[in-house]
Amino acid sequence: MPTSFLQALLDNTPLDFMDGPLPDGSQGQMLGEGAWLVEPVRSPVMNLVISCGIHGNETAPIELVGRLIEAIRTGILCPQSRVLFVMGNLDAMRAGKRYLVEDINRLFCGKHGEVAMGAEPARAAALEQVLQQFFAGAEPHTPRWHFDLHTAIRGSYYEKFAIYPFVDGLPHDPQAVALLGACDIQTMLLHSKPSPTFSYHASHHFGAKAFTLELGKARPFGQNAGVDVSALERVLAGMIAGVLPALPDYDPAAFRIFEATRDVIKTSAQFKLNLAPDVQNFTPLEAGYVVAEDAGHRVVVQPGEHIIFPNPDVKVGLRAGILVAPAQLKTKSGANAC
Ligand SMILES: O=C(O)CCC(=O)N[C@@H](CCC(=O)O)C(=O)O
Ligand SMILES: [Zn+2]
Repeated sequence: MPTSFLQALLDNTPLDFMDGPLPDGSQGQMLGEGAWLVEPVRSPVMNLVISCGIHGNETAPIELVGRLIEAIRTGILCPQSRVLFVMGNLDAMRAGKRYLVEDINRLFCGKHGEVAMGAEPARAAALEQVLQQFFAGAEPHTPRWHFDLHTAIRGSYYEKFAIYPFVDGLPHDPQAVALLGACDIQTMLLHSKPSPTFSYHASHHFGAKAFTLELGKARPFGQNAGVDVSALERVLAGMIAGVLPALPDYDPAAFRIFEATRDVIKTSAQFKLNLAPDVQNFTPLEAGYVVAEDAGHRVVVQPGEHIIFPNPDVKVGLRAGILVAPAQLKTKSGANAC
C-alpha cells in the first residue's frame, strides 16, 4: 500500500495510486487536485460530499477525512454511496494557514470573479466545477448531502456546532437537524440569507442538504485528540456505506438553535471590534453595547444577541462577526438567491 492520500497530498507527490478499483470493486478517481470521487459497484444510495481544509489550518477535519479515505482504500469501509472527498485550500493546508491571500469561503457562488485573480479565486472556481461535475453525475431522486468540515479560530461555549445555510426561503429541515444530533452536534446556527460559502453553494446550486460543521478549535496536525468527533465519523462512515442512522423525531428540547440576526461587516480600515481577543463564540452580549465601531457607524447590540466568529482582522468589505439570537426551527418562506 503506497503512502496515505493525505501525506501524498501534503507532500505534493503524485496521486495516481488513487485512480482505479478499490478492494470492494468500487472505483476511485481523482477529479483534479484534492478531489477524490468514489463510485460504488451498485446503484448508489446517496450522493455525499465531504469537504475539509477550505481553511488550511483547520486540521481536525482534514485528519478525519484522511481516516475515512484510508478506510475505503484498505477495504475496511465499503462504499454504497457516491462520495466526493474535497480537500479545499491546498496551498494554505501546506502552509498551515487559514488562507494565503483570499479566504476561499467568501468566494463561492461566483464571487471568485469579483476579486483580483490569484491562486485562491482559481481554487474556488475549480471547486465549483468539481461540485458541478459530481452532481451532474448523480442519479435522479437520490439524496444529496454536503458536510463541509471546519474548526473555529476561537473557543466556543458549545464546542461543536453546525451552520445550516439559508435554504432560499424554504424551512430548515428538522430531520436534517436530528441527523446532526446523531453526530453529537446539538447547537445549530440557522443562516437567514445567502452567503458565499461552500455549503451554501452546494445547497443553492445543487439542492444538497448542506452544512458547515465547526469541530472545536483550530490546532496543528496531530494535536486534535481533545475534540471528540467519533459520533460524526461513525455517521459519515455509515452514510458512505449507504446507511443513515435511525433518527428520532426532531426534539426541540435536545437542541440549541440560534438564528443569524445580522453580519458585522468591516467597512473601513478604521473598524474596531470592542471584544476581548479571548471572547468565545456564542458569548451573550448586553443590549445597547457598542460591539463594533467603523467609519461613520456603530453596531449596537439588540436584546438577546450573542456573537460568533468575531474577527477584526478580515479584509475590508468582509464579515467580522455574526450576531445571532436564540430561535426555533421555523417554516417560513420568502425566496432569495446568491
Ligand atoms: O472561527 C472563525 O472565526 C471562523 C470559523 C469558520 O471558518 N467558519 C466558517 C463559517 C461559514 C458560514 O458562515 O457558513 C467561515 O467563516 O467560513
Ligand atoms: Zn473554517
